[in-house]
Amino acid sequence: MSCPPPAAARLALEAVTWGNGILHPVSLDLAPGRVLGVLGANGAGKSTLLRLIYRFHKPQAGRVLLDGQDIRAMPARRVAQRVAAVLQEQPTDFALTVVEIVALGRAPHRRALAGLSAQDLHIVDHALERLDLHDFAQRPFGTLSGGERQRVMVARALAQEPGLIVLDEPTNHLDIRHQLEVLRLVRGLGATVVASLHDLNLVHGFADDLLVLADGHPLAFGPVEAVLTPELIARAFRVVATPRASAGFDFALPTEAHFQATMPTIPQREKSS
Ligand SMILES: Nc1ncnc2c1ncn2[C@@H]1O[C@H](COP(=O)(O)OP(=O)(O)OP(=O)(O)O)[C@@H](O)[C@H]1O
Repeated sequence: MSCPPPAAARLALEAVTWGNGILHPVSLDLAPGRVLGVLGANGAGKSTLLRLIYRFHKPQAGRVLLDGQDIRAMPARRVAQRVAAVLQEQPTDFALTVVEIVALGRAPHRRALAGLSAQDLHIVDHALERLDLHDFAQRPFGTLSGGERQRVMVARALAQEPGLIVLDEPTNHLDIRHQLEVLRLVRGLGATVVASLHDLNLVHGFADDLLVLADGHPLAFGPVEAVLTPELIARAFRVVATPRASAGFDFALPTEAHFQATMPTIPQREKSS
């Protein structure tokens, strides 16, 4: 039995803002199946934007549209059927086994108090297999390493069969092989993806589009090759980025003279009242 891929969702942000200047208006339209990387320095607003997309935060202004519908007007259960989130915060119920955590991904699709169907069990099993977690299935979640836990959270999102998957730093805790594997797996799901990432050299081959935030402002949105330039990296991260001969960049801190001469200023976030 193979799992049919979920219907990918269309995601649109219409001038969405949050928190009295923490996130300034962001607008974008993501076609079904596109993979968006969200970049920005610490505190730039990436997690805040992601929280708006998975309906945790209510926008101060603007709208988040899922397949053309305002997610705030959709029942929470319907959103949970369509949107999965893999977050930096992980479940604290460390006594649950890996298979029990992954099975939680089926909750939005089950009737209240109904047990897991044969189809649910198959989907959970498939998710464990794709994340190479079969050997861990009966282990309590709390006994896993950080990287193993992260793979469990991705497996839970897979079991949810979402049309949109939102990932907040999904490569956190993962060794380089698992980073590459998880990104390839997520990209291959067929779902629309929004993922915040810190490693600029991982976006090539993973993301189709990039949104770059700086101090709560959207600096750029568009295809990776068009957006990820040394100039943009300097503005967003205040580092010197030197393109490598093959692909990607080397990074260095600017000297004071270089900084004064070339580093553009970005608007400072207005303080919340
Ligand atoms: N609930 C909140 N109340 C007050 N300030 C907040 C709240 N949530 C986020 N912030 C602030 O908003 C800014 C953006 O936070 P956010 O977590 O979105 O950044 P980020 O880009 O995800 O950062 P990082 O890369 O460090 O995870 C930060 O300065 C943060 O302290």
